[in-house]
Amino acid sequence: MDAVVSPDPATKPLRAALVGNPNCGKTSLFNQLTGSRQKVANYAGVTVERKEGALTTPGGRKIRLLDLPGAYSLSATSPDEDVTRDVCTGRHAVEPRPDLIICVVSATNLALHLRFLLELCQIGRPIMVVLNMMDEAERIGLTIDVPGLASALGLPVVPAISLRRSGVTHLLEALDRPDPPPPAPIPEGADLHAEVAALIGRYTNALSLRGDRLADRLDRWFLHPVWGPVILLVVLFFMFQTVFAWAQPVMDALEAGITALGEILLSPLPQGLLRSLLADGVIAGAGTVIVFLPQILILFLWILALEESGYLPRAAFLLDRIMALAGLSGRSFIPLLSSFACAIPGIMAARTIQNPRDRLVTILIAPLMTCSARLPVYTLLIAAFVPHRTVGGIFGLQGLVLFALYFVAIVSGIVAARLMTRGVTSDEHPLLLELPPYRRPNLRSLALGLWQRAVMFLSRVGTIIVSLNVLLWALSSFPAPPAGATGSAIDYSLAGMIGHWMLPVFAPVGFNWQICVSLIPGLAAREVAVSALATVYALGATEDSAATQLTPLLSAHWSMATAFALLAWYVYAPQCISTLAVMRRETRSLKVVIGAAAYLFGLAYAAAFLTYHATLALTG
Ligand SMILES: Nc1nc2c(ncn2[C@@H]2O[C@H](COP(=O)(O)OP(=O)(O)OP(=O)(O)O)[C@@H](O)[C@H]2O)c(=O)[nH]1
Ligand SMILES: [Mg+2]
Repeated sequence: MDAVVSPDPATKPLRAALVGNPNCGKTSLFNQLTGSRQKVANYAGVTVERKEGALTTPGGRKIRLLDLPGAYSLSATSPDEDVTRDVCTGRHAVEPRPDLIICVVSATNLALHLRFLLELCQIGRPIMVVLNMMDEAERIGLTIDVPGLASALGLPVVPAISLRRSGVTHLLEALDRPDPPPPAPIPEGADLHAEVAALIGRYTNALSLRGDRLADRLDRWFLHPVWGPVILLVVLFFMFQTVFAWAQPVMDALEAGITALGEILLSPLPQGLLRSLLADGVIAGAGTVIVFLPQILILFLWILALEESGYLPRAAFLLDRIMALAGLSGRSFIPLLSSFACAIPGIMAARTIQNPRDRLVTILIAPLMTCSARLPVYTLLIAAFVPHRTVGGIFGLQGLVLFALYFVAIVSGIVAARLMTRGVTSDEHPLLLELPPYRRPNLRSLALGLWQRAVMFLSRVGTIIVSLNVLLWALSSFPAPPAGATGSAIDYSLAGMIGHWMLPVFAPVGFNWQICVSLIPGLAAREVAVSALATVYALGATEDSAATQLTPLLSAHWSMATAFALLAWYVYAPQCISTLAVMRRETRSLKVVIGAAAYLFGLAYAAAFLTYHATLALTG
């Protein structure tokens, strides 16, 4: 439906859509204009679905703004770019055609981005051009004759720096002016490349500029066939060392604080159910998981900094050969890398992959990439069973084991992908991978990103983790033991019974019944396994043990073989219902989900079995 009659501005908001090439700053602009906090990062393909927001201009105009996935052209075929094309051309199932297209163009990459703009001109909608990244243009000495370019294009062109609030004032002013008419279509068969080259030659000094010398120098090292992989390995290695080394003092302080708080809260309470619920359910549940916040934040600090720096796509480029070994292309790298934070955004990011087979295999191996929810399980067991010792004088043994766990998971992912693709390399062209400019991570956005992560983690603790733990507490406390019973109360409870029922299945891999119990709530969120163990052990203990002291308890009760078997289990097990749900949504196939769960459980069981028996044989 075409808006022939101009809508009443007081009631009907203008529908505007942000469209442009990947990584030109659409989402940054969207966040700046609407006050949202959508994910921004320095590589192509961050946004994979449309997001909506609202704003009111200084002149009082109401706008409904749409952030769309970046696209290279309107004829692209990957699922994320389909959304952009369908919305722009009015073929989207639910989203009506926008009243105004705000085409975002990076000033530093005009050759590519203007071409897409010319293509957009063909669809006959009103267009406003935002010339973004003007700060970077200035830094490299690029000057643009903005009025000249605007008149040549026949479109309004507004310079912007979407990192700053002050950088979008011109755009807000422009949005208060009457909408531009749709551009005149470019004649059929016109050479868009030549047109763009002419525009650049005429209205900018780009041709006389030398490229970014610093980027060239950095690339010479980072993309070097030998030094490149060495640097990547060192970066990852250092990352895992810091997870233990930097976090420990803060974790100790947190643990002491939680124990003290627990004592203050519990001391006025008499022995009994309420006290047990608070101590063994709530405090044990929340406390044991909150302690891991510093480690999770350190890991995210690294991920966020790497994302902003522009290094990640280079790593993808380096690993292209390894990806080829697995039968995949470098395109799968970013989705897999996102899975280290959480498999859910990782699986969604696979929408950027055009080839359906590659996309499916990437989705299937994404859960093998170690998500941050496994970190509490890993570090708890490592702290309890791996001595705090240095190796070769500099490397912490604990960090080394953590690195090894991540490494084993990656290798397993590659092997699994190779089996699934039967080693046949995909036809997805690796060179399509775009190398973004290097950028110093902005401290404010790093801090904001960490803050968001902390809030997300704590709200998970406050909601799902505590409620599951309270549920587990109830299952572990009832039914009460019969009069005259001798063992600890939990042995007679429902949870105790379930644990004992499961035991025959898991005894061969070295798990005790307490672990079996903790595996169940761990299905909802992996971290819960840790708090669940705390609850089970706290209730099983005869004295009033502090729940945050799980580490010494485990090293006293478990053999090293059991601990290592559980670590191996967690490397593989599809212990997360939400991941399976997203897999189902993205692949629209229950068969794929069942297949994925089966192969991951099979792997987990086999790995735990082998690890258990190998460790037993080695440790006697
Ligand atoms: N220097 C500078 N950097 C910017 C500006 N706008 C965005 N960025 C950075 O550019 C990168 C990409 O920004 P995004 O907003 O994620 O880009 P996008 O267009 O949404 O990318 P896709 O969702 O992948 O299509 C991030 O590193 C931003 O911090 C700007 O005006 N100046
Ligand atoms: Mg985006």
